[in-house]
Amino acid sequence: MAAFPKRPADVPWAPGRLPGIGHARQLITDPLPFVRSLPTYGPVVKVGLGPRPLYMATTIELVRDVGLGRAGEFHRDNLIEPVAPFTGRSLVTLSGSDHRRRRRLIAPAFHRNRIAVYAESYAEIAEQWLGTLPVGTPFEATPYVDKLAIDTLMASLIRADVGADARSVLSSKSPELLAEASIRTILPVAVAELRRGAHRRFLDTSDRMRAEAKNVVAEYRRHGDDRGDLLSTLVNHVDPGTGEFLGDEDIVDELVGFVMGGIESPAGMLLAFLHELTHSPSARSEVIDEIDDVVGSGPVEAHHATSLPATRRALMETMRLWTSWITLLDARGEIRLGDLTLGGGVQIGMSPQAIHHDPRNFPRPAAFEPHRWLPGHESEARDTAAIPFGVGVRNCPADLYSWSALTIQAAAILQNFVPVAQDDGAPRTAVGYTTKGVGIRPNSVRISLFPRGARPAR
Ligand code: HEM
Repeated sequence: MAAFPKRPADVPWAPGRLPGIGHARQLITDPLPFVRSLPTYGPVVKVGLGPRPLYMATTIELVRDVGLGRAGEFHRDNLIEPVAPFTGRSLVTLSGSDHRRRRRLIAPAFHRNRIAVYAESYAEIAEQWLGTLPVGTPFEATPYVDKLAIDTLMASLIRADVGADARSVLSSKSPELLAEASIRTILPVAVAELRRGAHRRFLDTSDRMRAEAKNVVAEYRRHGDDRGDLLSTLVNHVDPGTGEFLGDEDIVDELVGFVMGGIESPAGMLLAFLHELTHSPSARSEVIDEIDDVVGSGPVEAHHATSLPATRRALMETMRLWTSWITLLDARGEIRLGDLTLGGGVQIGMSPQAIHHDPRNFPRPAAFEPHRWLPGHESEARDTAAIPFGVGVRNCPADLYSWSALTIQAAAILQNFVPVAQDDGAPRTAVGYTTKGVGIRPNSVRISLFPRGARPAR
């Protein structure tokens, strides 16, 4: 490991930078090998984001210092231009006291008690979804899992009947907006906008999505009752301490932000889980045995979300391997990364992929080993280095929500079927990946489902 740099000039550049565009080629076309290699160059490494240096913190200690605000103050103003056309000023782009206030106001929507209510719908939706899956024949799981993720989010976000059009515009446009937003983040916006067709489509789609979100919020305001969903909480909550509440525009911003954050990540994670489990028969058997013991032949219910530890270990190991690839922040004033002081205005980056694939945190980092999360196996998994939901003030507000949904979905699938990989015996590491904004997912998950009781030999 290189010595800790003391001055900005001592911080090494990652190799492969090109004039003007920096590391845009690696970041846009194949970021995983690139970001995972960064810790080998030092605890802080410069990456070219266009012509500007991005200081990547590559150790978990520095990542925690940044996330928890110990390294200095950070903001997200530079993300406003790339993403504001669709998310407006939502949590993702707010900073400082505005961000803290907004987090406080949306927190009740993700309270444990509310999640228990949403969890009932996860189980129902998973049950209906199982009935749509092809059985006993090879199929590509991606479109089915995407549909499940959309239905699950929409059922907990907007329960009222707001019309199929509004639902479809809100839920179906997020992949293309996310893809364009990440290009606008990596390339200078002026350069990204030279791609005129893509730019125009981005603005039109953003406008359409926001217009639908506005109608839905107006409908909820008119009725004002609690529909037991996320949106009702946003509309009705008044902070008991300050009397503050969210205005209509704030709610539109957060609604669109939840659609952006709440479909792609859970879908990618469930797909990755199916991919990993179908390539690890021992982990698959362990999960199936646990589901048989705990759930038995009765329906999967909301309370199972917290009573399936082996299923959760397999999900945790999936999240370790398939976590997001980058997070970007901007420094406000001076910041300190270990012995290094950086002046105001620099950009700081962190890669959960790099942290989760660093052998100092997780031995044999490329292997899928759910047992590393067993109590007593601390040398195999540093708990503090597991950051699939981020770390600190900007961590995911929906972490419990997502654990609950994924555990219930996993239980519903494996209670009914044995999923088997149908990729001609390719090793699990051979699957490619696609980036979706800051998230990633397997390129293809081709499986067959065999009804339980008719287990194939493998
Ligand atoms: C497996 C599922 C999920 C994963 C792995 C995940 C991961 C993350 C991560 C890593 C961040 C922090 C990004 C950063 O540091 O900037 C984040 C933020 C966020 N996530 Fe999630 N997420 C998931 C599901 C969801 C869902 C279901 C929702 C909404 C219903 C959601 C809404 C958000 C929001 C609004 C933020 C921004 C928080 C802020 O900036 O204060 N996420 N998520």
